[in-house]
Amino acid sequence: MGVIKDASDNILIAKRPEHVHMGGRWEFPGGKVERNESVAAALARELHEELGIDITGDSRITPLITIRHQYADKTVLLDVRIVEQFGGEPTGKEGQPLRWVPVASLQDYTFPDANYPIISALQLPRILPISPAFLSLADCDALSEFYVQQRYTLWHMRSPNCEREVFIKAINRAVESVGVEVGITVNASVAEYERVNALHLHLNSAQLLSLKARPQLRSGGLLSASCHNLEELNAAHKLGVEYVLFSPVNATASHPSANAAGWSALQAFCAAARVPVYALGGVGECDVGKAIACGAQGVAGISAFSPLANIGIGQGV
Ligand SMILES: Nc1nc2c([nH]c(=O)n2[C@H]2C[C@H](O)[C@@H](COP(=O)(O)OP(=O)(O)OP(=O)(O)O)O2)c(=O)[nH]1
Ligand SMILES: [Mg+2]
Repeated sequence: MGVIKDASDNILIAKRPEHVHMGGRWEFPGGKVERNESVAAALARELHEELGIDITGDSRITPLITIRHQYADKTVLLDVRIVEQFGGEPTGKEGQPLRWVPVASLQDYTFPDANYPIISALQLPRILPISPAFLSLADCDALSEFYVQQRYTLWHMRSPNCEREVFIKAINRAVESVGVEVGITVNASVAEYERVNALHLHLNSAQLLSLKARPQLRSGGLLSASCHNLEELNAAHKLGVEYVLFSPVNATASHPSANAAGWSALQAFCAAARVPVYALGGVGECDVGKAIACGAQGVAGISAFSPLANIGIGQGV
């Protein structure tokens, strides 16, 4: 399937005919891969047949996510690619209604159930910074300022050793100064989440395994979790998280005792995941392409995206 983007980042959606599987719902254009056909060739053929457009430049077909989904009557494997360069003006060659929609409005349309992780993936960035452990309000302020300056759109604020009242105050100050629409995620207990203004909550693997049901988040809140193996991924699926972090891909200075899982383990983890996955542990911006090639959404990291040298904050724990 193709997520077709125009120059303003609007996305093309099409309405499926009433009589087919998932009829009447909106979809990303595409169709089945034929025998002896590559995914890229199938996508090019489907977009030509359904929309009358031709993909130009192979390098502009970027993998977004692969999802295996079980409907009551069939199982589908959706291999989603982003298409940004094409020739021709899309038209509904099969009479299907088309619409160009901004990413933020996709949630207003009804898609087949398998598509919801695709919408999460489109709304999530390729780079996800995690804060080093801060111990004071001033350090937290400096970090927020840095992330805003770098134009990150989503980041995690994590400081397990910070005095908890200071942590809560620091998060509330950060949300107030950067605005709630910028995605500050707190790595905190559910009770702490209830006392801060951040929308999003991240669970470490111990919290993930101990929670029986998805905590209630504020409207628009994303739930994420740290996973190190398939058992934790399974728990994350059950809680209905929007995305997960898989670690450690490589050895890191902040977690030297943990055994690196490696890139092939990341690939196997992504194949099993039904939500976007970030590679974490000894990875940086230069690894985004490698992570995407393994099926991940992108990379997450503490030291690779931190102003440590500038503000003298200690290494994350
Ligand atoms: N094209 C497309 N199919 C989707 C989406 N989400 C989703 O669950 N599917 C499911 C519905 C179908 O059971 C299955 C295959 O797609 P399809 O319906 O377009 O295939 P098709 O039978 O029309 O065959 P084709 O002529 O397009 O090759 O994938 C989506 O966003 N786009
Ligand atoms: Mg089709």
